[in-house]
Amino acid sequence: MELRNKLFLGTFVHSKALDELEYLHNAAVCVDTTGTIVAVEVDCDEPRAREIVLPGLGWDGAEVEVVKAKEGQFFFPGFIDTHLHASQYPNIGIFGKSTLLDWLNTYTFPLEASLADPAKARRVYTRVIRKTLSHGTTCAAYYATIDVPSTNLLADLCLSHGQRALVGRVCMDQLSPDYYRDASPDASLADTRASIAHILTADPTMSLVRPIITPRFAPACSLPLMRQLGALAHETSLPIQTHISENKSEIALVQSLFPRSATGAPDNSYATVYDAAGLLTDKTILAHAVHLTEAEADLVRARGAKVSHCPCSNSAITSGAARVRWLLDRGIGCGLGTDMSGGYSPSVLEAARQAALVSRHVVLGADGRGEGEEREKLSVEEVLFLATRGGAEVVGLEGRVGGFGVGLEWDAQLVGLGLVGEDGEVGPEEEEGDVDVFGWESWPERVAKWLYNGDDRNTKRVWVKGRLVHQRK
Ligand SMILES: Nc1nc2[nH]cnc2c(=O)[nH]1
Ligand SMILES: [Zn+2]
Repeated sequence: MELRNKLFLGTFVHSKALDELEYLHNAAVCVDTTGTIVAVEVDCDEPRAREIVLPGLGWDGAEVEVVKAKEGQFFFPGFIDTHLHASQYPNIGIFGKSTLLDWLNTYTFPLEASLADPAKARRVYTRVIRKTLSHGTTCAAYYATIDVPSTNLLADLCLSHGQRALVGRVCMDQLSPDYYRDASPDASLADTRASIAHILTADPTMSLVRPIITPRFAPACSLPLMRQLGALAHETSLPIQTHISENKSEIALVQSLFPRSATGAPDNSYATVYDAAGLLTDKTILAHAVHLTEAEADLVRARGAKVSHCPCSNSAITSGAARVRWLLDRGIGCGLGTDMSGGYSPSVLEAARQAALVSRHVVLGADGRGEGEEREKLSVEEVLFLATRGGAEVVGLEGRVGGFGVGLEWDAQLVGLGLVGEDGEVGPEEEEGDVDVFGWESWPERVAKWLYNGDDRNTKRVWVKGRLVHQRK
């Protein structure tokens, strides 16, 4: 599809730092045909852009597509979902009172196994891509299933729908049901290589979609498998995604399955098991990290691995309240994950909202120290940083996406909030939704209202790499 040069006009909001959003009003952002931002000008309306900015770029104004934010609308970077299971999408909201290990056996493995049916996989994966795009997710780190053809299909569908993605074939060779397990470490590795090869053929420059090595979690992977996957990551420089320290029974299981005598590691903590297998790299995404010890955090930090914080999931399946400030204080990069279907929502905005709320319940010590403490609380600015720039760092795309700046790619959403008229009604031109703006709110207040009450009705349009990939009807 032929892309045109584009001129975006209006208000742009993005993260400048962890605790700071920058508001660019009356601004112009120019995006070239490769989807790259080539100019950002403030105090620049359309006439000025046409008179000065476009000629400066050597662009013919008649050829440029102009997209203007209406009053009250703003452009925001696309969300980055650093952890979700595309294959579990049909189960969102279905978790009962389960916790991780029984949830996997009861709800998750049967559904994942059933996606070896290609028609079912196509139906589910198409829907999850469409749904997440409609919520402003421009980039997703997906787990598929152990099945190679359907994992490859997920990557193909991300490409055709235009969603940026990391796509992983799930590796698991032990402790799961017979009907859903890799036959051996070698078989798991061969299937992983096959899926990587497919994805690299589909998108040779990894411009949109890239493979990610995906050992499910230590309990479901033998040490030989983890070692082979660590070696594969070393050989290919590909990223890795897995789960860590989500739930206390899971941690106890890891300690019993991988004693020091087996791994040769200095101890049997979860992080050391991964490290002993070569799976802790600066391209590793660790989901959850709810119960990491101080020593594990040091190790994660030393290896440069990052954390995907999944608050909806941690509340839903009762895993605990991750100490995000504690992780950030230790220099560990964090982003947000919906973790569908441990998490019940496809929305990163919901994950951001829940990150803010859960941070108010963080407990640091056995004495209850920390709960309700101001320092542990994440602000609106901070959770939106995690949803964008923080996420970009977690998936290894910092410097490419996550904000608005020259050289970054245009992964963005146009957000519209309901403007309440003098008569107390929201006009027909305005989108219905739960965010009502009366006009006296400051911009930070509008953004706070969006965070706490916004949903996909506020996500008007979504672009990835300059391409329009979702438009609200
Ligand atoms: N939340 C979550 N945790 C896991 N640990 C291992 N597999 C999974 C999974 O599918 N979801
Ligand atoms: Zn998960």
